[in-house]
Amino acid sequence: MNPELKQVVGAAIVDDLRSPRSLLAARRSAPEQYAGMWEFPGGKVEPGETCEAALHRELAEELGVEVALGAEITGPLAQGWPLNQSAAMRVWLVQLTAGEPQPLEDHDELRWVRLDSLELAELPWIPADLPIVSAMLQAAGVQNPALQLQRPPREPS
Ligand SMILES: Nc1nc2c([nH]c(=O)n2[C@H]2C[C@H](O)[C@@H](COP(=O)(O)OP(=O)(O)OP(=O)(O)O)O2)c(=O)[nH]1
Repeated sequence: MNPELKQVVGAAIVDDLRSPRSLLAARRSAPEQYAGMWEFPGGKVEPGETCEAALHRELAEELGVEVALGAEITGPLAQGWPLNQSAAMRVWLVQLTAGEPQPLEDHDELRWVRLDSLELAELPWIPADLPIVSAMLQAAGVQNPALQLQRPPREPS
């Protein structure tokens, strides 16, 4: 684990862990750099806290919900998915167990989007989240051709 990297945790909240069809995407309201972009709800792990505990805490604070964690969507790092120079995020598939999600903190809109929809592909995601969205679809066994089209073409080898 790289102590230089801040640990962030995020939730891919789906309608049904056994057969996911929709995802709850969240639009950030701050900071300015990310405002208006869509993301996985979550946040930074606090000192002495496990990643799983941090995810439960963040979802209670930000959305007012209780959840059950499913499988982790593993990234290329022990700390999950690289976000920027100084942070990486571990992401879990998550299902709601209590509460109706509300944008209580950090977000100004929450939206259920179908995994196979053009809408999911066209949301202005935080760019670092796009590979996570792809991996989440793979984990759910869902194809979204529109999302593949959005990725930049590979350099010719
Ligand atoms: N929660 C979340 N953060 C993301 C995602 N993608 C991404 O690049 N980030 C970045 C934005 C922030 O720089 C950092 C997470 O910080 P945060 O602001 O959500 O953390 P927090 O709720 O603990 O807030 P604070 O302590 O800074 O007030 O990770 C994502 O999908 N979800």
